[in-house]
Amino acid sequence: MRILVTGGAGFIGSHLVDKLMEKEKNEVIVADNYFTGSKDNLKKWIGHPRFELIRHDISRPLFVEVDQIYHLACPASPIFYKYNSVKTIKTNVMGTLNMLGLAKRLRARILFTSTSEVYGDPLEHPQKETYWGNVNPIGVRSCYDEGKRMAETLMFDYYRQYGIEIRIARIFNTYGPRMNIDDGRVVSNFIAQAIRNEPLTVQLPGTQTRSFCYVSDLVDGLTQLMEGTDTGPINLGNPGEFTMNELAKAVQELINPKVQISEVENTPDDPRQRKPDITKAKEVLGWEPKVNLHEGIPLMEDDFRRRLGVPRT
Ligand SMILES: NC(=O)c1ccc[n+]([C@@H]2O[C@H](COP(=O)([O-])OP(=O)(O)OC[C@H]3O[C@@H](n4cnc5c(N)ncnc54)[C@H](O)[C@@H]3O)[C@@H](O)[C@H]2O)c1
Ligand SMILES: O=C(O)[C@H]1O[C@H](OP(=O)(O)OP(=O)(O)OC[C@H]2O[C@@H](n3ccc(=O)[nH]c3=O)[C@H](O)[C@@H]2O)[C@H](O)[C@@H](O)[C@@H]1O
Repeated sequence: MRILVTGGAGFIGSHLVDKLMEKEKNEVIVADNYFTGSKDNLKKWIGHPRFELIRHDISRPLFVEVDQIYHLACPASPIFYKYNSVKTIKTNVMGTLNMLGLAKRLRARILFTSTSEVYGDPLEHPQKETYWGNVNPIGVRSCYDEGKRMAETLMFDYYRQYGIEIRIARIFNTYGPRMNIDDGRVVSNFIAQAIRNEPLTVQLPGTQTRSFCYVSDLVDGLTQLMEGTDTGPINLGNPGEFTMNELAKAVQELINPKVQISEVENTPDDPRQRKPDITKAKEVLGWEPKVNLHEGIPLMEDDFRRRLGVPRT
């Protein structure tokens, strides 16, 4: 089985590559432009006979011969996806068109990593896959959430029109080792701040909620979805729901009881609550997360301490 992973040098992509490479029968090709990813995340595979790494921007066509495509390429942190919003749209729309064109030529199965952001600022709670969402089409987050919605549309049109085998995962906030230290997402921010003894920046009001999934659970869900028979969309996330105030307190308690918590301004259109309904993932894939937040934070802390050069005292 030859497998293409777009965005494989990123956080989730590199963990997925680790899992795919465990199988002797798999050959893995990664295509990445290194915007938010890094070769360092894949260093243990570089030079391996079953592994190839290509510097490539997926908003341009790619010609390779593969059996399966995991299509992850897209900046995921709000800071990075807003930085060049037009590029984010090109990556989601033209990039997904290119990958679907590739899947069509090869008759390859393609899995797309969509997001809980397709639900926008949800008016239904928790969110089921049947909910159509509450999304601002002209806001600063639209390049990402509307981009992902358009990519889902493209996936389903290629499925209906050309019979392409598609899989769509709607991923909810995932965290773990190898996140960029200055990625800007909340778990990586709080852990880096706690280790550096800088105040944890809770964006107001602090009562907004998220549900955090540990990366090994998520990667299991992605491979099970790819190998299963359901097109999706399927929510993949951990239903444990926390306010940002609660997350800050958990990080304080687990990593640095002396660190301060400060309140800072938020950014526009920040969803007020988010929690996946994972009934479908349980029924269709037999999947549910195993690692809870209090177990996952210390695992991520070890990796951040090593990279920041600050050992536990
Ligand atoms: N981490 C999460 O909580 C989360 C939640 C929902 C959805 N997702 C989705 O999962 C995927 C991976 O997210 P992540 O957290 O690993 O993010 P990440 O930023 O660490 O990884 C994204 C990777 O895509 C690459 N990339 C970006 N634009 C590209 C382009 N035009 N061409 C080629 N490569 C490109 C980046 O260099 C990086 O290696 C993304 O599609 C993201 O939208 C992630
Ligand atoms: O999981 C998802 O579906 C999507 O969610 C995230 O977007 P978001 O939830 O906004 O992620 P964060 O930037 O980590 O923010 C989460 C919450 O933490 C808050 N926050 C963020 C950073 C910080 O320092 N402090 C803080 O309180 C934000 O205001 C927000 O309410 C990811 O960034 C997207 O890649 C992903 O697609």
